[in-house]
Amino acid sequence: MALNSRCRAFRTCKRVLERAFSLCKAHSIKDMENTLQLVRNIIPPLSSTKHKGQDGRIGVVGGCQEYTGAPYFAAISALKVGADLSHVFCTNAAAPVIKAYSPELIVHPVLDSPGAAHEVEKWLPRLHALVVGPGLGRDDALLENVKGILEASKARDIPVVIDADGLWLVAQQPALIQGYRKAVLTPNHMEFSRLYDAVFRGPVDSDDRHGSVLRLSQALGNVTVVQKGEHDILSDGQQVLVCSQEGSSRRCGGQGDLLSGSLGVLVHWALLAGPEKTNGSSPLLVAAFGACSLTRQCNHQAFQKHGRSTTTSDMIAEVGTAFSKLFET
Ligand SMILES: NC(=O)C1=CN([C@@H]2O[C@H](COP(=O)(O)OP(=O)(O)OC[C@H]3O[C@@H](n4cnc5c(N)ncnc54)[C@H](O)[C@@H]3O)[C@@H](O)[C@H]2O)[C@@H](O)CC1
Ligand SMILES: Nc1ncnc2c1ncn2[C@@H]1O[C@H](COP(=O)(O)OP(=O)(O)OP(=O)(O)O)[C@@H](O)[C@H]1O
Ligand SMILES: [Mg+2]
Repeated sequence: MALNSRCRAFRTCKRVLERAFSLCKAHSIKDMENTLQLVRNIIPPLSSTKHKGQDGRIGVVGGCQEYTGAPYFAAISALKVGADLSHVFCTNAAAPVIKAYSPELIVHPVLDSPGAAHEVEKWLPRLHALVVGPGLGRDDALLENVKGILEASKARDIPVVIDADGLWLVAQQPALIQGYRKAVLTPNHMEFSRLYDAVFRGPVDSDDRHGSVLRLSQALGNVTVVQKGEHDILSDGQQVLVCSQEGSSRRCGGQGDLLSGSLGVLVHWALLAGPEKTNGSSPLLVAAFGACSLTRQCNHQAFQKHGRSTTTSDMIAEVGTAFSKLFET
């Protein structure tokens, strides 16, 4: 082929690719906007007739000697998103530290006591959702207690968001959440690989993230799975959603805790609203999309102000404005 016609062919090919890319982008932006509208539908209106607690009483199970930041980030995020009360169930050593971070949290130093599951169970009738795992650690005795808490939550039909070391526990014993439709798993890259390997006894196909998330959700009996990453991929075993809300390149620790804490509240709101408000989509999937968009938007806004020095506390300071921008416009 002569050089000129090769250049022409190259330009044509480039135009076709660019057009395909921009169509694909336009399509995904439209999908994102449609799903954001569903999130808006599940948000309960602020009203002077409601009593304290009606907009959400959330429990976070996590916090040990090493990790006190993670449960704090999750629990304070739940409050900032709009829950009325936020509890933390943590070990004895972690409790005074978490209390000192914030007078707004209710902190129970029960997780390493012999009757831990029973102590938490007493509170379950008063909670709308649990977030299990941020800063939990991997101590066997603690994980055994958390197993009891998960069993008790399932028996009461309480929705559970499982993150961080809660996912470590689920990777050891997938039967714990198998088929529990009110569970949402929020794995990061490593946690997803671990779960996938535990369930399928083989590595993830990194070229097929959508398929991997869909298959994992199906294999676990349609629990909702949120794989966090450059794009968040979400599935309930039937639908796959992608959240590409603009964030930033800053990857400080704690962003996932903001996501799981926010999701605790959104899950409660979504289940209260029901599938008629989510246009037939799973309420939990819509809630998860809301939490992903919000976390990424907080990250974006914080990064505009703080750049490389952005930390999760800066992101939490953005929750109010990010929420308004995404869901109250
Ligand atoms: N301030 C705190 O108290 C914090 C405590 N955290 C807690 O720390 C504990 C361990 O959590 P981890 O998230 O470290 O869990 P893991 O022990 O599973 O470690 C994940 C590892 O994978 C690496 N990783 C992450 N994304 C990756 C990618 N895309 N490709 C390759 N490697 C990747 C990370 O650098 C990390 O070392 C949990 O209890 C968690 O909640 C974290 O939530 C961060 C904040
Ligand atoms: N490469 C990326 N680009 C943009 N956003 C990302 C990227 N990776 C993760 N995120 C976003 O960061 C948030 C937290 O995801 P991440 O994978 O950091 O969780 P994590 O490792 O569990 O965090 P944590 O430190 O709290 O445990 C999610 O909202 C996700 O969408
Ligand atoms: Mg995490």
